[in-house]
Amino acid sequence: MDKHYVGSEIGQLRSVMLHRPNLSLKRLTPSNCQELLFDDVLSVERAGEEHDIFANTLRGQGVEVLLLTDLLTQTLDVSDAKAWLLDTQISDYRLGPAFASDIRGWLADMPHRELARRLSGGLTYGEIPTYIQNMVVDTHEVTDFIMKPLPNHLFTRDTSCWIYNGVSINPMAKAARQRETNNLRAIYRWHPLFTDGNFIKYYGDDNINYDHATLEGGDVLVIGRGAVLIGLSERTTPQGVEFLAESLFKHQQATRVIALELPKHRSCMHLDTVMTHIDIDTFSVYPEVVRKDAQCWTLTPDGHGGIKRHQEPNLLHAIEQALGIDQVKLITTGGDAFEAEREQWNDANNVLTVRPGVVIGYERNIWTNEKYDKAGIKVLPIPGDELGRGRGGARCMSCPLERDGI
Ligand SMILES: NC(=[NH2+])NCCC[C@H](N)C(=O)O
Repeated sequence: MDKHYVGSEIGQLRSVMLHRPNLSLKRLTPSNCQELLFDDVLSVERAGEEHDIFANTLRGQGVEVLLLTDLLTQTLDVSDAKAWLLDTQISDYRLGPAFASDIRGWLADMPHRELARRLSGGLTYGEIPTYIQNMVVDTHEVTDFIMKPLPNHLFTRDTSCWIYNGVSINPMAKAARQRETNNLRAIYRWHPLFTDGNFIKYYGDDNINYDHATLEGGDVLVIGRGAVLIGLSERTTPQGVEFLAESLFKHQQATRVIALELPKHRSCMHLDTVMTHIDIDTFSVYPEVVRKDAQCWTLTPDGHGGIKRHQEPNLLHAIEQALGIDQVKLITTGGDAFEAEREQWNDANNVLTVRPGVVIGYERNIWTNEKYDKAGIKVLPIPGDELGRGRGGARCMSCPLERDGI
């Protein structure tokens, strides 16, 4: 990775961060998977193989693949980072000071790769050494979690997202994902790849309670030419968008933010589950959700550090204006109404563009893939029967760190 810059959604992709999940998926059971935002339990082996195919497909396109567990392991080699992560993830107020301090002491002696695995995979009461004794231990079952697993680290797109020359380290909406942000904060602060400080941290890196001002990267499309399209979804609030837009304008990284209102339900929890950018003038959309009459605003700097808001008659018009193109082309989810609904649910629209007109998507979405093909969009297919049960596709399983503009 040469520089920290994501200039668009579709320009040549150069470097991405992925997470190959393992321990966290072993902890997913029918009784906890809903709370952990998965619709089912997965075959862990097979999910890993599918993920390897995804990573190798990217490498085959000349994209550098960095794995979250590697980055976290290397971050733990920095003693300040390790101390901060242990304090943050194993807090006194969560476990009580005596027990928390014993657990931190035990974890601190682990090899860093093993500790990194735990920071995403979680820790149960049954896994700690018997010399650690406490009332907290006595009152828990061996299968209870001291640190809950973070299986949604798989969706690296959401926890942090790069926009032009900076990153937003996102305050997550759902309790099951909030601790992911700490792992990313540590990486961006201490990992040698990022210590040059040659990038902006727009939002989310302060020790405060962000309350309702949440934001997730699946809602953020860096459509290029100084514009950013953001979904107001189940996860990303107008409050979160206001903070991000203010910061983007202050750092002169964007000249406009288009905000689009989405229905608040799980099948379209993020904008990228219903809309992605796949070529300069072409978007993939699920038309039931991305309706031409959806409420939409353009935000621009008001010249005094604030934001000017303009209600748009129409999303497509707003995009055409922002990109300076005549007409946006839409490729809609394939098949009849039943097939389209099923394929949207399995992330047919959630494809990852590698360069203009070339995308990675699940092979199972045959109807939509056929439409991409007919429209001249090349699909690099990957299997996703297991990975897809977490409700995410290639776009949200990747966090671009370096990508060309358009
Ligand atoms: N950008 C996305 N589409 N992310 C999908 C995230 C899925 C994940 N299980 C969640 O509920 O958070």
